[in-house]
Amino acid sequence: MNSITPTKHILKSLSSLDTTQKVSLIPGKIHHHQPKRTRICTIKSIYKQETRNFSAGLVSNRADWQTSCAILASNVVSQQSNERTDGGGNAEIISINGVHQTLDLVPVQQETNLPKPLSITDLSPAPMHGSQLRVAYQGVPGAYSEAAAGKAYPNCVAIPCDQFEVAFQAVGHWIADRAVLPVENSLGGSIHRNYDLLLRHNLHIVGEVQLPVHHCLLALPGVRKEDLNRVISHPQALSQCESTLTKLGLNVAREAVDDTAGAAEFIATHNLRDTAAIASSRAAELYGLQILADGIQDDSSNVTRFVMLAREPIIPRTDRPFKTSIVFAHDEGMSVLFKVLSAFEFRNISLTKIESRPFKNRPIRVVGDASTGGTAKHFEYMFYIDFEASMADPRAQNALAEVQEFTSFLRVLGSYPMDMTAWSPSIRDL
Ligand SMILES: O=C(O)C(=O)C[C@]1(C(=O)O)C=C[C@@H](O)C=C1
Repeated sequence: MNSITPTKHILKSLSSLDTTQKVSLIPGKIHHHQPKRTRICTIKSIYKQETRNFSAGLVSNRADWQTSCAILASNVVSQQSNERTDGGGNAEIISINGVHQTLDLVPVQQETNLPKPLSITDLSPAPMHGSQLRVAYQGVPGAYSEAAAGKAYPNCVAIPCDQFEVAFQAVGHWIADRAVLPVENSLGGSIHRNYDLLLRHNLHIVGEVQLPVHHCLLALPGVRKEDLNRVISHPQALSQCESTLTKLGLNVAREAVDDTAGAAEFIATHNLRDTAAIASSRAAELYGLQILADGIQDDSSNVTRFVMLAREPIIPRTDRPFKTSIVFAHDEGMSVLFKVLSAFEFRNISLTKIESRPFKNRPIRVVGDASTGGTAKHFEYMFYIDFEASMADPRAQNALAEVQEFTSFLRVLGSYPMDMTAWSPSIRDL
């Protein structure tokens, strides 16, 4: 068995590796988290452990995570071989890209057909390894989610999905590299379905993007407002335009459909002259509809926040503003939520969002005693919190270490750069 020293030089493509191969980790070569004694393990197990540590917020510095990436990416093939010259007939030889090594790993020689080593910037939210990133979104072309995917990953290939769940699965099954999904809107509030799915799937939040949403009322060419007896759209879009529709005298039926652009498409394909859609101006163009009214959202500051999801987390940094999203279930005890919030307040960490969802497998907790005055039924929740700090920041690590004491379940959904792009509510963005 040869040893490998994970170094940044060996960061290479993550795709073509055999994770069942064994390697040995040498103590103390790179950082203090190296084992005390030389440890022999599979690449898969190192990676799993490191990713678990990272997700749980237990990795204290990014070198830990880099180490696992380095090991994974080095395309190390460890083989039983007799070719070893030091006499060890059954010794394992490590070969890198087919070249056998008997010493510690060394940087791969540059040859024209060898892939370029990954650098830290490649591990940022939009790694582009020569090919276009495939980004799943819910809806059809012309949906706001498609625009959000384009804002998050310019030049990506946007993949429409008919449901949020499908977008999650597309990434999980390697059909897409990322998913971009809405989590909250400044007028309509949280998109609960995606909070529940974040918990159910094992994807990581690797970024966020905020999209000003500028709604239009669309109908077939020649149709007038007076001809309408129905307005269809995504439920969020309907709720974002409710007062304006009333002001426009459109006291007609509202019908919810899967997405805004899908509503426009439906009107066009079924030639519906009594129905209007709330959707983007791009949807009007794509499906040949006219714009009956422009900017019909009830408030010009109508912004939807989307999260970018990936199979792997990104390396948290401290050189730019980061946000971290967690979910937890509290343990038995008094004032647990207060104690959790205090852990952040004590360290001057601002919370940007708190959301509660029913705890699916344990929705109710019965307290008290029927024989002494009866019992009360408390609802149990999963709490989602976003806070303004990176997991690379010791304040965040310490806060989570404290939070862990009061929680029966804690998961870091992601630590990612904040969307700091300027936007103007008055400018039409779509
Ligand atoms: O239907 C769309 O176009 C979407 O992208 C979905 C969605 C949402 O789920 O909130 C996204 C942004 C707008 O807030 C309205 C609808």
